[in-house]
Amino acid sequence: MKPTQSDPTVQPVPAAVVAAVDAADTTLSNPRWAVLALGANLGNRLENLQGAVDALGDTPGLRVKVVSPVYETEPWGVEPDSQPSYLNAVALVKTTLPPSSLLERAQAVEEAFLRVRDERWGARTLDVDIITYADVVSDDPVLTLPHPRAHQRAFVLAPWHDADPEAQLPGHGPVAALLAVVDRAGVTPRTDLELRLPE
Ligand SMILES: Nc1ncnc2c1ncn2[C@@H]1O[C@H](COP(=O)(O)OP(=O)(O)OP(=O)(O)O)[C@@H](O)[C@H]1O
Ligand SMILES: Nc1nc2c(c(=O)[nH]1)N=C(CO)CN2
Repeated sequence: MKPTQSDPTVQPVPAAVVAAVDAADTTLSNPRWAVLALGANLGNRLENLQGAVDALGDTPGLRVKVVSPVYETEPWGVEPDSQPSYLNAVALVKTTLPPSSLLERAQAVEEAFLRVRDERWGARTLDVDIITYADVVSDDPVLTLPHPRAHQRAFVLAPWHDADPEAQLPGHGPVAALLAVVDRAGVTPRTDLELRLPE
């Protein structure tokens, strides 16, 4: 039988749908590197960071490849002595998740650690920020890439540089150069502490 115009099998697939499916296929067959910053200043901070690494490692489509050394850091962006100090670290991951799904997963991991969102830069059991996703640049407020304040934060740059001395922050250049000019006061390696890669 000759197909008619109303036969759904002959409806052209809209170009936007083709583009979205192609993009998803590319992501699936082509894992991307992403850099995640981990922070905790409430509860058992090291356990929270390790729990985040393990939970991220349990995510389908995500492998944690490198975990950085751990740093003890003075709270940034708030009144001195208004919060406990943080433990910070960075995880380098390879993922087939698109950026939006990676953010969803990062937020689900934060929620699992009973993170409460009240004031800006408030103390927290766990923070998981996406610092970079491949070389994607986006000013979407829901997911800004690279993270808009990463270049100013020694608590991100120092562990990231340890984990990957050649790292580049898209739009800002080598992490080593950023680290050379940023204020590193109050950012101290905790060589007595260590994060493990997920088994
Ligand atoms: N690169 C990013 N990583 C994580 N969240 C982001 C990013 N870009 C935008 N956001 C958005 O920022 C919102 C607030 O995130 P969050 O509460 O973790 O901020 P914060 O950690 O307190 O502060 P900061 O963003 O300065 O690190 C999130 O709901 C998320 O949608
Ligand atoms: N030292 C330190 N300061 C912060 C941190 C953090 O992880 N470490 N996170 C913040 C919001 O993301 C705000 N301030």
